[in-house]
Amino acid sequence: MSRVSQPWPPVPVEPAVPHPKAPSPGTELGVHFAECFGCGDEADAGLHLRSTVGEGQVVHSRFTVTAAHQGAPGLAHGGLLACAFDEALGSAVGNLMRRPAVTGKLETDFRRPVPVGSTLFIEARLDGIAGRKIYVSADGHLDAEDGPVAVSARALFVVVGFEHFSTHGDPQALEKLAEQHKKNLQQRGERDWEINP
Ligand SMILES: CCCCC/C=C\C/C=C\C/C=C\C/C=C\CCCC(=O)SCCNC(=O)CCNC(=O)[C@H](O)C(C)(C)COP(=O)(O)OP(=O)(O)OC[C@H]1O[C@@H](n2cnc3c(N)ncnc32)[C@H](O)[C@@H]1OP(=O)(O)O
Repeated sequence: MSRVSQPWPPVPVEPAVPHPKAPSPGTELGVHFAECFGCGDEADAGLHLRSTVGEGQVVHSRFTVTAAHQGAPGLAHGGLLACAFDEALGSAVGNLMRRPAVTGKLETDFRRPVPVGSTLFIEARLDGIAGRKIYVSADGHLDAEDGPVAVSARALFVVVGFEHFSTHGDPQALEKLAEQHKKNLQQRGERDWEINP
């Protein structure tokens, strides 16, 4: 298998312009759903990712690896690292585009081991949009925003209606997500999305 990357995005795209009401650079994004494994504060064994809006089309996330995240002794499990990137990339899509979307495809490159106790500084960016398809990518820097890149990821998110979550998931949990979403917007002094459940 070659390390040479395929062209990205893989199809012609339009620029993914952040929504006019997207949170401004410097905004701490908080938890999007309390039970989310990636960011939720009610997910005890979760990753507890924290994210901040950056300049341009970027979201910065931080994830500290604990002993609960091991695969090999003393090292982060690759699947959990992929989860951290799914969350960071999803946060960029959801918060900057303000459209509900799910991961269609997620590709990860593991370049350096990520030890327990280290913090990954993940910079996720919007790369382009083609209809319902939103292309995003991210680099995870070890222990500092300008640290060596340990993991990179690229993903396709597909925009869905909110009924995706009530049809396929748990309608009560969707209500909880909607409440959390409203609370986050109120705390940041922002108005609600155009798309309602
Ligand atoms: C997730 C919470 C969002 C809630 C929003 C509310 C507030 C949020 C605010 C902020 C959010 C903050 C953080 C979010 C953090 C984390 C997010 C985690 C996200 C996940 O963890 S989410 C779970 C894993 N995810 C799934 O559970 C998806 C299962 N799946 C499906 O539900 C369907 O599969 C679906 C819907 C993807 C598509 O189905 P569909 O029928 O609607 O549409 P269709 O198949 O036509 O695809 C349309 C076009 O995408 C192309 N396409 C699709 N898949 C492709 C692939 N794999 N490779 C290449 N191209 C692909 C097609 O080729 C076509 O392209 P074209 O239009 O050019 O023909």
